[in-house]
Amino acid sequence: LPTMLAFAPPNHQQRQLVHSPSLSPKLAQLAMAGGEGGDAEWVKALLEAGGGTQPGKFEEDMKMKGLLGPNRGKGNPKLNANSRLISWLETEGQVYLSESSTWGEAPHPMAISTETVDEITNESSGRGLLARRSINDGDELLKIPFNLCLTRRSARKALGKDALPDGINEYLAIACQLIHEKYVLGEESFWAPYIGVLPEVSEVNPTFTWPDEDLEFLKGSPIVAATRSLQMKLQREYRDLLSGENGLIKRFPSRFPAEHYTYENWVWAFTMLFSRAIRLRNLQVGERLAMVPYADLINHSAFSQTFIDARESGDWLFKNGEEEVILYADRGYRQMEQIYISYGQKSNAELLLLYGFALERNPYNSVDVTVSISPRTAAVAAANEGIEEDPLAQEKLDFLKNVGREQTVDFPCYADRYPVEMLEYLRLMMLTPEDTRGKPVSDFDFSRTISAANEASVLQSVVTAVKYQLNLYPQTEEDDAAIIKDKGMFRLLSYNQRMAVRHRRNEKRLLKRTLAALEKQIRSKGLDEEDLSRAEGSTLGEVLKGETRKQKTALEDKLEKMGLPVDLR
Ligand SMILES: C[S@@+](CC[C@H](N)C(=O)[O-])C[C@H]1O[C@@H](n2cnc3c(N)ncnc32)[C@H](O)[C@@H]1O
Repeated sequence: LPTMLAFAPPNHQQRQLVHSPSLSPKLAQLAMAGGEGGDAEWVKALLEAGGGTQPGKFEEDMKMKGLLGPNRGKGNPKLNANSRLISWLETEGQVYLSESSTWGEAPHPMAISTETVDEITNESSGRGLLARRSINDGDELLKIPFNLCLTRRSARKALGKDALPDGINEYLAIACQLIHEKYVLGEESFWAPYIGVLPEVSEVNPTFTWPDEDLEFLKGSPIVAATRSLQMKLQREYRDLLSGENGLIKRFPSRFPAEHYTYENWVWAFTMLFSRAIRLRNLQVGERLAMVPYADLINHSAFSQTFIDARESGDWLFKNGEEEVILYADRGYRQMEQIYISYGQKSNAELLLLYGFALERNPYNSVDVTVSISPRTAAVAAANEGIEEDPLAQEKLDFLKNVGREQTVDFPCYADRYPVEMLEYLRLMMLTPEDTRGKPVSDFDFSRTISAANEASVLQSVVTAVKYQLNLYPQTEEDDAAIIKDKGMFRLLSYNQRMAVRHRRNEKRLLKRTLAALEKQIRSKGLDEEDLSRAEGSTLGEVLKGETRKQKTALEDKLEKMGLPVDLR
């Protein structure tokens, strides 16, 4: 049976359907609208034959608008690579990508631009897909057969099931195949036309590939710790799977030649995986990671309603089977407009770490703030002079354990909100016998204010945490703003350094905004009055003797959820 994987606007109704084998009426309508709309367009195009789009007309227009890159198309290697990819998709996958309509096929609605730029920063965003003609909401944008995708299955086929055993982590398997296709087989590879459009590390620049002197520009930002642990993780994975005593290079030297399976090539493969692999959620075979040619040329917009990165739940919807990947338009597009998808609700730190760019306007931006309240148990008090025991400490710890929470936590802090979990955690940790009056801790509803004093200490500890984070950066937000404002000087910095300065400035802006909102809240609730000063102080950032502390940051937690093979540290 033919199978279609669709990624469609993740509205509430459709999201729920991910766990349902049948399509919602809304989605069925959407799927049909794609086909019907397409046919209608096709009929229209046939009727207009001659008067409609002439072959080559769109490319001409793109050239006029400078969208074909520096050489305006002629002899441009990037343009040649695009044409080769298109021919390959057409011959090997029977993908219909022609701009003219034919029997049974609507004209393909998109075209590859070799050079797109960010509208606010003017930084390059590499290749992208543009609307070749006007596109209607729900139109089918592309359809790629599964056999053109790189998956764990294709990797095991290419490199042997003895080398890549059943159940091997998908990232590791596909990384091995990417190196195999690009460096070992090269032009002989079936995937050569696809590999030909994949960028180099220097065109993507995720922070885990940055040299130390560039990372120095991010000093103070939580992204540094996440970058370092990702780097360590990649090194460890490389050693364990490939270069170590029992590694594949030693065990299968002809299939895994040492000169190609280098760490440098491993980093390239992971740069590709992190920045363009798609997680397909398929009820029948479980989650599956795939490199999908052509679909991975679409750039990210936080405002797009269509998801390609299905690492977040609820983005992929299925009919029956697994033959092709289909993308539907989330809205109408004008001719020449760039088509975007959302890679998920990602903060700038996540984007910079994995994709090598950050957004000036990102509604999902957040900064991880560590809120660590020391549980002052009898043992901790005994080991630390001047620290009084909290009579509720043990009960609080037991409660945290019961609800599956860590003792000290990193929370993402957003521009206009902070997580409910953070307030709940702090209300618990700031609880005093005056609040409990002998009642067990488990009797309280921490989603609500416990007492004015408790709430005051909760908000005050968030203020302390945010200030602590702000103080970690060596430069102020004003310093950064001045660097960016001096356009001539700013241009002299490298891409990584420009990204770093913008990133740290945006983090500081967000933290300062949070601080102002918190202080306003404290004042408006009258929580700054003196008689509330009995509220407990916090020991943020301080590790007391006898205390065990979780080392992972919120960002690292998120990375783990991506399905990377082992613990980060
Ligand atoms: C899935 S690929 C998209 C196609 C890519 N532009 C290319 O040339 O192959 C993801 C990469 O595109 C770039 N990119 C995507 N969206 C972007 C955006 N909004 N701003 C800047 N770069 C972006 C980043 O380099 C990212 O790692």
